[in-house]
Amino acid sequence: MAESPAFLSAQDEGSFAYLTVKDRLPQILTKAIDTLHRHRSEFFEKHGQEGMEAEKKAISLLSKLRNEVQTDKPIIRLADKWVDTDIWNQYLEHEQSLLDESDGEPHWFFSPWLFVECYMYRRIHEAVIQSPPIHDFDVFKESKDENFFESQESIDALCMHLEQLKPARDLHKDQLKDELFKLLQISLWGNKCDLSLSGGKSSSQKTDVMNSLEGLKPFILINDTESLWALLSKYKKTAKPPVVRVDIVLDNSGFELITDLVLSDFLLSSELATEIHFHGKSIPWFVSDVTVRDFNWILEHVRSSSQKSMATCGADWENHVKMGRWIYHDHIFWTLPHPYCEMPQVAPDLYAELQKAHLILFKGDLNYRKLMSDRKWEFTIPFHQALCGFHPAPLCSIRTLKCELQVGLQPGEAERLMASDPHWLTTGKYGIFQFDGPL
Ligand SMILES: O=P(O)(O)OC[C@H]1O[C@](O)(CO)[C@@H](O)[C@@H]1O
Ligand SMILES: [Mn+2]
Repeated sequence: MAESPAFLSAQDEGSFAYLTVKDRLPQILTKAIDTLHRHRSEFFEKHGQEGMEAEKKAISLLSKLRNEVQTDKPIIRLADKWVDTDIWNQYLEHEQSLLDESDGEPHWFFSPWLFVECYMYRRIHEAVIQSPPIHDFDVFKESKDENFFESQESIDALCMHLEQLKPARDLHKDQLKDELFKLLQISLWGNKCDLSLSGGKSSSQKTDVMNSLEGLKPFILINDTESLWALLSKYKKTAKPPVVRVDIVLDNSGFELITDLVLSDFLLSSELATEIHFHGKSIPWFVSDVTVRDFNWILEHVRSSSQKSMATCGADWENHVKMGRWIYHDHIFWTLPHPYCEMPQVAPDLYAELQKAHLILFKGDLNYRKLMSDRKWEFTIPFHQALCGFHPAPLCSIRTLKCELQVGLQPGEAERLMASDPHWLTTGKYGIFQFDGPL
């Protein structure tokens, strides 16, 4: 078999990986430091002098980290004692063992981009947990919540639309399919709203996404939604098996999470699925990713909204959770640096859990990078091949393009896109639904 291509890396000067490590990561750290600083008085009110000392400590650890990134220092071992510390340090040793040149140490601008970028978020977590009593402070919480508040109008419009469709089980087949496709597209474009690409700056949804869908269609480069429909409608028609389980590997909180919840509610209400399993992150991650705290916070805020449709949706959603139709999971694997093809070895329990799904939706760019092992695949290589054997169940990536990685295109397509828009891979303007079906 042909050898797999190299990993994306900041070694490639001028690449998106390079610009991320050079500019975006330090920016994100600066913003985190600033956030801690602005919460100084809150820490004092809660914890007195100890809170102030903790804030100073966390800031100094993050400043040190920023300096390590900016001066391309070696990647050092984690010093904390968290559930995944040993796995991280083993991974680091493995990276070291692959090097035979320079000082034999992984470096920020030299090692695989996926590894160093994940490592930075893990080091942010280390800085915070090593600073009690503020050890459970989420430096990104504020910006995630802002994204939700700034998107209120769009969220309300989406909830209103969803409420009008219910109960969706009685919809005519064509309308059901049409509405499913609309909500899938909304969930796709919701992925534009991540806060890592914008360096933590506001990236909310202010325009009316529902009325923009037609105009956005030309920007969907790969559209396998017919395959999703074929899969789910077959189960609905035969009413077999009695449980149809869809898993969603979540990406960002705020507006994107709302689009995923609206889709999930529709899947239940239309009886295309009977159970939705959500997978979130155990620690603050890539600025805007969903943690259990964000998930519960959003549900609570939608339920207590003064807008009628939102409040009704919120009550339904909390009921789905209470009745066990919506199940939230987290697993440390999602915040490790491993590509997903290594999941069976590294997290066999999670792989076994995913095997119970009839369909898995992977939201967002980082999930795509991990599905594809963050390697420099040719644009035309088949999706199935680049998954390198990862196939717990039929799966679909739903992501807007924000890194120099895309597979499964037609010959000549990448070149045409490049000619019309040199930044087509990294701005989130284009999207895909890329499906790997039953084996
Ligand atoms: O929230 P998403 O869609 O995973 O995107 C995260 C961002 O982080 C990166 O993975 C790296 O910074 C980008 O490729 C992308 O812009
Ligand atoms: Mn994200």
